[in-house]
Amino acid sequence: MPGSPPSPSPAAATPIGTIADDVTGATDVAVALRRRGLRTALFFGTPGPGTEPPPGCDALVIALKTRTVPRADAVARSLEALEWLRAHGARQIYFKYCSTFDSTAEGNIGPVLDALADALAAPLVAMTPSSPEHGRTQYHGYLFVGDVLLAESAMRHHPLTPMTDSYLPRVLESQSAHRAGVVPLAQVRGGGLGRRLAELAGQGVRYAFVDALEDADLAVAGRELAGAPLVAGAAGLAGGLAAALGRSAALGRAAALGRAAPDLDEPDLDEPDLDEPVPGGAAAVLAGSCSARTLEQVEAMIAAGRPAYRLDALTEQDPAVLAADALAWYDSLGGRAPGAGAPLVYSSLEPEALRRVQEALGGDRSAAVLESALGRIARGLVERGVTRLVSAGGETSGAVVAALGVPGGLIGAEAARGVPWIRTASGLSLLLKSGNFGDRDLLLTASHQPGPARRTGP
Ligand SMILES: Nc1ncnc2c1ncn2[C@@H]1O[C@H](COP(=O)(O)OP(=O)(O)OP(=O)(O)O)[C@@H](O)[C@H]1O
Ligand SMILES: O=C(O)[C@@H](O)C(=O)CO
Repeated sequence: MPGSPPSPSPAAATPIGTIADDVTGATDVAVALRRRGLRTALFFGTPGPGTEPPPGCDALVIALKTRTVPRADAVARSLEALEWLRAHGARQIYFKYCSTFDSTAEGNIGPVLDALADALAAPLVAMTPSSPEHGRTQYHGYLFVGDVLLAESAMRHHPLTPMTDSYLPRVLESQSAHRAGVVPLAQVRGGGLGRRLAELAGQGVRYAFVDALEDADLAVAGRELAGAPLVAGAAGLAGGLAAALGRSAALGRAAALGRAAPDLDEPDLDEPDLDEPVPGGAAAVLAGSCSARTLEQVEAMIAAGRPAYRLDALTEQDPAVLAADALAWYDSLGGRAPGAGAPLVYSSLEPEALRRVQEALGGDRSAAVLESALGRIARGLVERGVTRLVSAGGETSGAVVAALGVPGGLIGAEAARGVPWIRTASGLSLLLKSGNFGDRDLLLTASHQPGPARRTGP
């Protein structure tokens, strides 16, 4: 069970069970649900037998690491998560994928959706990666990142999931056994969403990409889809669904507790400490993301004079050696590095340098080496007394939480939009940052530590 349980609520069953295909995506969707007043618990991996969710949750989020694994593994792990969520009362399943539709040529969004839709006997699944708060919008089925098409954005250089087609139905059809269609914006805004979904279902289309440029469009979709067994997309549509459910869940809870109706912009989750600033303590930053925003954030750390150590997979491919060298460097800082603040260990590279590493070692191998090294480093840092860990990148963060053996946590305050602190039962504060999220200074501010780092280890 992640963290200390929230106090019981009258909601007997869990309305939304979310399966996220990576860890930072899970934190993004969890905070979108929580923001709308849903009491939300986050698990890293499907909980083992005998693990019960905290009582009174309105939403359960399972963070998987299935975005880039072989498709059969992605399907099997997603079905396992589905089974656990249904066994724990989830009435609606949300499959959270990336707002930039990150997938390899093999999938895995299509295969996982096919399996989930079959398991839930869902004839039509509505979805959208649109997440206006993160600058992602969908128009006529095309995905935009800021003001450019997906395939013209920095996503075309992604180390594991380069995105070179912006037309979502075509991308999904190339991964799925089923057809995909579009609900154009005019129908979303003109009251024709439900009609269009029925029309697509009648044509034998299984996946419907719903256009959305603003949160208001996602709210319309959320109301329409509130009863659907399976919905998919990024955090934006989850927020739309939660807005539809959140009011009744929060009002029901308040009534049962004899309280006044809550202000849903300031959800009363009976967890006041979660909104408090993150406790101090030794901090460290790990960055394995090569996304454009992370590169800027790494540069900001270095420019500010933070101690920084780069992992170089070209010179060393043994993760244990890479990690040992990085930890020896950390030890050499003596825990003080006066005025220098929390250190950074990173493997992030610009596209050209990244290409050279991938050509020399192979994309999958270099990623596996660096993820494993960063996981080991995270464990070593925690053994040395670090209690606040900032990790950039979804695959990277998946490796970090797996290495730490953290089962889950409670969603705390947001350091940036979609980037909440996670409080674990063992007293760690984790900030798992999606590659492209946060402003340029996020890694700096999140790891700010006013005094000398506390050291308890070697
Ligand atoms: N120097 C490098 N050479 C080769 N691969 C690298 C290098 N640095 C990082 N990688 C790999 O690139 C991948 C980056 O993916 P990750 O999910 O961590 O970041 P992201 O895609 O930017 O984040 P998000 O999924 O949250 O958007 C990881 O598998 C990482 O190990
Ligand atoms: O949707 C997003 O962009 C993020 O939550 C994410 O999935 C990053 O991996």
